Amino acid sequence: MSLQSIKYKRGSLEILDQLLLPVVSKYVTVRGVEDGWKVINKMQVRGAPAIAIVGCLSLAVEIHPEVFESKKSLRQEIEGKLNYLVSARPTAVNMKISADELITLANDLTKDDAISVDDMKQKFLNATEAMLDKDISDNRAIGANGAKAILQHVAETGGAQAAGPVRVLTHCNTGSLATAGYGTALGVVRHLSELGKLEHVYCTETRPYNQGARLTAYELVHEKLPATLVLDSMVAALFRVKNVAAVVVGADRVAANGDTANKIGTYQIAVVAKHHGVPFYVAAPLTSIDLQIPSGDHIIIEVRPDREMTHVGEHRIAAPGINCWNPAFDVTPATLITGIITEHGVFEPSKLKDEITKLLQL
Ligand SMILES: CSC[C@@H](O)[C@@H](O)C(=O)COP(=O)(O)O
Repeated sequence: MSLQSIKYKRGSLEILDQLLLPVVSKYVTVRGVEDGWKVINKMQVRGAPAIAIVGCLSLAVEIHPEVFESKKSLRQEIEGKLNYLVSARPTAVNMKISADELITLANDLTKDDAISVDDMKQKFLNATEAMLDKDISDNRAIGANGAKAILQHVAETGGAQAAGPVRVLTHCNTGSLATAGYGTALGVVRHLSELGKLEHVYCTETRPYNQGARLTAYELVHEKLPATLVLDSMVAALFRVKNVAAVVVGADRVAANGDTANKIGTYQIAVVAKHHGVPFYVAAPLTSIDLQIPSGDHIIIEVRPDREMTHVGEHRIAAPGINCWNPAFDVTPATLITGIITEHGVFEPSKLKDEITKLLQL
């Protein structure tokens, strides 16, 4: 059984409070959009897909008991509240893409005279709830596509692990806690293990919020996968001595040219991977791909409070008075990325836009 970050049934939503993990496992009730915005902003729930799902479901639980006089008033509530939820965290695009899709649905239903206000509400709730199952099935497809690509790459390049099993490195947390279940980059790791092809996974601590040490390590121990925690500053040394076959990370936003925003530290891992000839994969569902922006230069990088750097829990570790710079994400240039693993296949960054455009037209 994997960890469940989101518990939902119609009218009720709870999230596992990720600020308390791994010491305390406690669910927090999300009663509506205001709670949804706060748990996302405070990072009680985090990870690009989970942010979008919790945001949209927080609107679903708010709307569920309400009675609307007209389709117009329901549409206005949907649009206003979804746009508000987008503002909770700026870098991950999943919430924005989901909001745009649901607003388009609400507009279409408003125009359709055959649909009553109650039908419109039901259809909106159904569409929102469908995100949970879709995210898990997308992640399983990402896991299978990514495992295949990594094994093919090592077979073709004939390294020491040519026939597998392989050693891989991942950064941040992209598992069940960051999604509706199974995970993206961690889904690839899980699938390698299901195939009997995972020799070892290394996870980085992921300073300053420590998603790797607190959350990924928690998931890996829970799943009994062969895993070792390393500090962010150990990656170059790790590549030198541990014969890592591939890096696989998640994404918060992939631009049309393949430049990828992900957790701070991802970029330097990609640079070091290039130096050591280690292939670097980004695992992301289509809901993390933003074809509206041509390159990573257009991605807004969230800057978080200094306290996340100066303190560990309640304990201050930095000298009082020192200035801090705490960007939560960085952008890895497409040129450092071997492949972008999606639920529809693995794409070279330079072909991403054309391939996704083709898929969306089908
Ligand atoms: C499947 S999660 C992908 C990304 O969202 C993940 O790698 C990441 O950067 C999470 O950042 P966070 O600040 O914890 O929300």
